[in-house]
Amino acid sequence: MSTLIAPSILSGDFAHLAKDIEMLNNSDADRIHVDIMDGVFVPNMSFGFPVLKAIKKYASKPLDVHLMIIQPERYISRFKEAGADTLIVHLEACTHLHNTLLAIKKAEMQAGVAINPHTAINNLEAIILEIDQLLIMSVNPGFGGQKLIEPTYRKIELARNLIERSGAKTIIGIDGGVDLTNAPKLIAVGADLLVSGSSIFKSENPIQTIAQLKAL
Ligand SMILES: O=C(CO)[C@H](O)[C@H](O)COP(=O)(O)O
Ligand SMILES: [Co+2]
Repeated sequence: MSTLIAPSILSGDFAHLAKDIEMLNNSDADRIHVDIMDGVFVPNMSFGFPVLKAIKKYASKPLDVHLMIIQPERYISRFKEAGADTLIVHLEACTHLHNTLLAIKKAEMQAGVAINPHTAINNLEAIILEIDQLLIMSVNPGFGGQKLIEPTYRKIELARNLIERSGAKTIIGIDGGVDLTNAPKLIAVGADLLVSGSSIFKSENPIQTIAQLKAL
């Protein structure tokens, strides 16, 4: 299977979102990654339901909604209504992660779990079979445009090993600081999906950058 590419709209032009979504619709992107921040779980805010609904209206690709919010279980049905196809919650934000993942699936979305840089892969042993997308954060969440941290590569290897041992169907996504220089190594050690914001939107030709990532 070729690597899945999920550009992060966080690095788009919020005054012209329709234009950026149209560009992604016409690109090799497989999904659109949408970052929701509450100013509590992370020291930043992005946007909420009305903007997500507007993105859904224009997007022809599935939306992976990355929730950087506390107690995400409060809003599962609202995110479904607003257009999420995959709902990604942070392990660190969920007291009852198993329940939350079952509720996401019951709401007919794919269930994703994101883990912060400090969270070890062995925390996932008991839950991996319920995870459709494991999103390994390669930066501390909250902001685009940061540098990927090196321990990420080892975590991908450990996650790949856990998935194979357990027989899970989980895909491994990497989020933060992904670009054309580090993507080959991320793929080589086991990444299935790459999220990329600034390296795509700040490039001279975003469509071409997406195509180059997809071709790796
Ligand atoms: O979740 C995120 C930030 O918390 C973003 O998805 C991520 O940072 C993507 O942006 P970039 O590729 O610029 O790092
Ligand atoms: Co994200």
